[in-house]
Amino acid sequence: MTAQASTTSTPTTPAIDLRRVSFGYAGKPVAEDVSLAIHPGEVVALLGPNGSGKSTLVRGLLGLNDHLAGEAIVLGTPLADLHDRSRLGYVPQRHTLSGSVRSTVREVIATGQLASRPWWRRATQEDRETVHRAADTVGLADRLEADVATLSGGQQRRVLIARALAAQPDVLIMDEPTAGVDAANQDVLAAVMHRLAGLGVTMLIVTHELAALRGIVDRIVEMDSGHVSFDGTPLAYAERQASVSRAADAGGHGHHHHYDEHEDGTDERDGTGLVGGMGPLDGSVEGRTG
Ligand SMILES: Nc1ncnc2c1ncn2[C@@H]1O[C@H](COP(=O)(O)OP(=O)(O)OP(=O)(O)O)[C@@H](O)[C@H]1O
Repeated sequence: MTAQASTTSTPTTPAIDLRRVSFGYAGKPVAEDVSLAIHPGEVVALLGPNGSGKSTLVRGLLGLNDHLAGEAIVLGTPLADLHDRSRLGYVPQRHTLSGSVRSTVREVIATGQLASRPWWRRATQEDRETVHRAADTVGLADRLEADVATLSGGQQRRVLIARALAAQPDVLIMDEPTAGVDAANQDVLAAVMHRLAGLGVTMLIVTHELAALRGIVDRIVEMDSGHVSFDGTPLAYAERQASVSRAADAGGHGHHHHYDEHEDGTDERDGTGLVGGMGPLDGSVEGRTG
């Protein structure tokens, strides 16, 4: 296991528990009145239009902006009292590794352990094994000595995921992990996330590309204008999107459906890519480079 369930949380204790929370900047709320509980092992996709407050919400959980209202309990501890930030793994938005500093994949992944290790303690054999396991989980175990500047954008994203995993976080927060990555590399990243989900890693994934995460996500939370506008299963979300599109269709063209409807009432134009598919991308990411 690269990441593990918290030893201090029981299954009934949410990993993240927000009650009417507002986060924002300079005293001004951006994500407002958010109530949300994420349980250990859950994989939650956070959706919403640009500027709806998704990044503000996840950055708030990391203590990177102002907590303005409500109660935020993270890993059983009020946010303000959570001193061991390494328990939350973070893969930032649209971030690749700069080529200005030469570092190997191994070195970059190992920096993920710095926050959780006292400065005077050198890396142990166990730390090195954790780095290796993190690299293996993202399919880069054979590239540990490569200069990160020589890797593709998709591979660099995987290095950043491995860096977060190297701290053995209880929760992994990813901000648009598949954005700006070509389709083949999206598949590889989705396979990595599928593998992490199989390991029981709790994940909160900000994304605009839900179809890429089909079969991985347990739950969808949608934000609109700083507020939570949907919270439910992928199926319920797809059904809602389908009924929205049916209503639009009926409004625009009378009562005729212009596309096939399945017996269960779902249709193929739900726009989410979630209906009618099994989880993709089982198995190994080895041999699929990007
Ligand atoms: N550092 C900041 N200081 C002040 N305001 C900010 C800051 N970052 C974001 N905002 C404001 O918060 C609003 C919501 O931004 P946020 O990044 O949370 O949205 P988002 O849903 O993540 O959007 P996107 O999909 O584009 O990443 C923005 O309209 C912006 O005005």
